Amino acid sequence: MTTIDAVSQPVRTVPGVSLDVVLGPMKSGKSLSLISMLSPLQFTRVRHRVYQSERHVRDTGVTSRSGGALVTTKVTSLREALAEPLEVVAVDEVHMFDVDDVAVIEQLLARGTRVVVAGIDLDHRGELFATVRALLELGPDTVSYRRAVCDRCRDFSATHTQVLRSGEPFLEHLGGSEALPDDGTFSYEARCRSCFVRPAR
Ligand SMILES: Nc1ncnc2c1ncn2[C@@H]1O[C@H](COP(=O)(O)OP(=O)(O)O)[C@@H](O)[C@H]1O
Ligand SMILES: Cc1cn([C@H]2C[C@H](O)[C@@H](COP(=O)(O)O)O2)c(=O)[nH]c1=O
Repeated sequence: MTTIDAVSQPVRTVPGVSLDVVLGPMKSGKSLSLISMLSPLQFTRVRHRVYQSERHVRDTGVTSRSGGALVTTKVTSLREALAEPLEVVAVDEVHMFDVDDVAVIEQLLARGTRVVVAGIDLDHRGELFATVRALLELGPDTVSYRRAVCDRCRDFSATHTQVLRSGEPFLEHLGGSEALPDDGTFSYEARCRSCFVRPAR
């Protein structure tokens, strides 16, 4: 059995192919999950690497607001992961990668690499990121949907991330996996379905 409880179980190193996906809005504990799953590997001989997109400028590694960190390799494309014989590959902020990078994940799975992926599923307009759609089309072994506390009504049911510019919902249409910087240009609130402001249809 190669599946894992994506919240609390470390990645197992038993033989087998599997893809585990952790999705949810900002502040929902995706980084916390990755850290709890991947951190034990540094004490093993398992060849592993955690990748983040160069588009992610907030920090240099996976860091959780609750504490904890993972060393990451920043890349423009996941193709680099094919260059070495890794047994476990983790991808953080997958929504910042391109749809083509999902084909790399497929190749890794085909060679027997264990892959764990985390990222936001729904963008600032409440739409599924194309990269996440392609990832789900691979048929992951597990998908863990995490929830945050809604920063408006305080219900523990936030599914969305409201992006605010000068305090107002930012709803402009952006291209593909264009990343929004977390450098103070925008502020981010976890919101439940009722409190999330969508673009007019
Ligand atoms: N609105 C919120 N909802 C839930 N947790 C929050 C919220 N704001 C801050 N936190 C803190 O953030 C932690 C999760 O942060 P993090 O692992 O960085 O999440 P993510 O990677 O999904 O953005 C929680 O354990 C909690 O301590
Ligand atoms: C909603 C949304 C967010 N982003 C960016 C902003 C942050 O840098 C990351 C998410 O960080 P997390 O706390 O680790 O979840 O994603 C984005 O690029 N596009 C969006 O729509």
